[in-house]
Amino acid sequence: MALENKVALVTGAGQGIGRGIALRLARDGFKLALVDLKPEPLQQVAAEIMAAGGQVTSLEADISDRDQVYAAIDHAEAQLGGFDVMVNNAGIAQVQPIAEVTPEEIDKVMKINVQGTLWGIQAAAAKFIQRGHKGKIVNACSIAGHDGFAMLGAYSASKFAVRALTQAAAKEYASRGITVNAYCPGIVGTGMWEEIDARFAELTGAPKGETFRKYVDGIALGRAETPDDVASLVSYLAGPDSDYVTGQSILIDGGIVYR
Ligand SMILES: NC(=O)C1=CN([C@@H]2O[C@H](COP(=O)(O)OP(=O)(O)OC[C@H]3O[C@@H](n4cnc5c(N)ncnc54)[C@H](O)[C@@H]3O)[C@@H](O)[C@H]2O)C=CC1
Ligand SMILES: CC(=O)C(C)=O
Repeated sequence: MALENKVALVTGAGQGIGRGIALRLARDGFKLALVDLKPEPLQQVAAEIMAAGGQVTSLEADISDRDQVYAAIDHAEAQLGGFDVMVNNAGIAQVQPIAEVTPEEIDKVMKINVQGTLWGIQAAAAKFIQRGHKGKIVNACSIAGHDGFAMLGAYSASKFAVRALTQAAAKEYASRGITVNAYCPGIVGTGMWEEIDARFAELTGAPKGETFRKYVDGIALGRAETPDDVASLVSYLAGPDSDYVTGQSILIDGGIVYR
């Protein structure tokens, strides 16, 4: 597949892993559609891509709103002349002991992490089918989609659900030539982990930074993960070398969870 004329949409592209994926796919030759709740960081990422000679459009949208996800894909197609890869990256963390999870909290994490991914799969597949070509869908899972993590119970449940959606969608769309896979990072030094660490400090009294350090100490390869580490796997899943891979939720965690 020549990537120069291919279009990839990345949600949650304003910071962290989504930003890393967007920059990497632009280097790979994709035209990029960037989506996030926050417009300012999106503009910065778009400017970085343009400065490097890439083609990009960006749109403020909430992935938990089905109509906004469909509209974002229409926007990508209209602005960039095609639509080939959907990266359902946006998500939120939630640190709360099982005993204290409220109805509002479980609704929120499921609405964004699970429903948001479902709308992204649905809308992307519908667009590939309408356009009459194959496509690739890549979802954000986690090590927490393979093992349930203490204090991250609702979040873990949401990521197990992403793994289930990835498998089911892969089976349903295979005959259309659409592949559906997921990446499962470990401990990535992003804004999300700053929030997780701060919340652990609040709940347990651990000094700031200690929870992050504790988790990183448990990584076999001896360092925290970076967005670039994750982006290299997404580059593979978005590109032609992964054409015979579908339904997989691939661990990329430096050695934390072994399957
Ligand atoms: N940071 C980590 O250690 C890990 C992260 N992940 C997953 O990777 C994905 C990205 O994580 P990070 O970059 O670390 O997170 P982050 O919190 O640093 O960035 C997430 C981005 O998504 C956007 N976003 C959040 N809710 C949204 C919504 N409803 N609609 C549109 N955009 C929305 C935010 O504005 C933000 O720009 C998430 O799905 C997360 O669960 C998985 C495993 C480990
Ligand atoms: C944020 C996340 O998925 C973990 C396990 O840290």
